[in-house]
Amino acid sequence: MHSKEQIGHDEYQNTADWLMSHTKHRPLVAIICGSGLGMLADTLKCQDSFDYSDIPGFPQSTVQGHAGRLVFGELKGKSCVCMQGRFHMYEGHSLLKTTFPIRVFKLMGVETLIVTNAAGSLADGLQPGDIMIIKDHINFPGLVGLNPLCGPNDDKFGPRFPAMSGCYDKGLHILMMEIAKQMGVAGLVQEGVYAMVGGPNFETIAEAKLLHRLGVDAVGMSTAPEVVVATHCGLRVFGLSLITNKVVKSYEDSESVNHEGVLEVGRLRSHTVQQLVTELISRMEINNNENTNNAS
Ligand SMILES: O=P(O)(O)O[C@@H]1C[C@H](O)[C@@H](CO)O1
Ligand SMILES: Nc1nc2[nH]cnc2c(=O)[nH]1
Repeated sequence: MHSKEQIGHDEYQNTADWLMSHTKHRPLVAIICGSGLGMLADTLKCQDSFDYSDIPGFPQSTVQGHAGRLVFGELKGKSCVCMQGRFHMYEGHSLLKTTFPIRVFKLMGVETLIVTNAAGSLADGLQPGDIMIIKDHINFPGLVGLNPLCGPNDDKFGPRFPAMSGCYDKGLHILMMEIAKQMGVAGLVQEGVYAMVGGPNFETIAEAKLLHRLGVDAVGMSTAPEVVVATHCGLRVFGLSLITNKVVKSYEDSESVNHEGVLEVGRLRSHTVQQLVTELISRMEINNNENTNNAS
């Protein structure tokens, strides 16, 4: 049962201490790369990188397109840490394990989390290759109690009942819209609601119709638990979905989605996503003078 597992504060702290003693970087921004988007880390300068298998307490990545490496480095002079590979509930990790790195980042002094993912579109206006700024999410596992915050609350990280109404930062959303315009890719960038389902199977047609009727713009199998934990501990969050496929909503449609296709669209659009994220980090205000945190 997910809710019975507990991870003590000292376990997060041990991992944070190990990382801080193995790199001189003190990142203020963390980036999670979605399926096929691992090359976001390639732009980091002066890299220190660690295989997840070498980091005490870290889970292991098991999904193709998720390298399983934590990369520290500088982007336009700003210190960042990038997860080349995330953890999904469907891999068999508990939700606390899938979100383990977020609290470690908090303890290391990270202030802003950028999440990216690959997602299927339900909205008629979102085509494969489009990029969706996540304005909000529906956490389907969370709605039925599969939530990393279930179990005893660790008050050092945040309150028992955190609000989620403003979990995606509006300022970064507006900034990204401006950047997309200035880069001449505004036509590719839209905003919408992301829904997390458990996976690992893709949707049936009836499920796709249901999600569409509920107002979901894009569906995937990650992100929401990370954002919940990040918001709980006070991180500022920005999220992007790369639309890799249309979710099949009609019994007449003979198309079907597969993971290779998802990765392929990731490869095709990774450069644009990389440029957008780099520019966002370059232009976002961060507290460079004070690398303190109040979660220790
Ligand atoms: O890690 P993300 O959410 O980008 O991965 C998506 C959802 C599944 O893990 C996989 C399906 O192709 O891509
Ligand atoms: N659930 C789900 N996840 C995805 N990730 C990428 N495409 C999809 C999709 O169509 N459905």
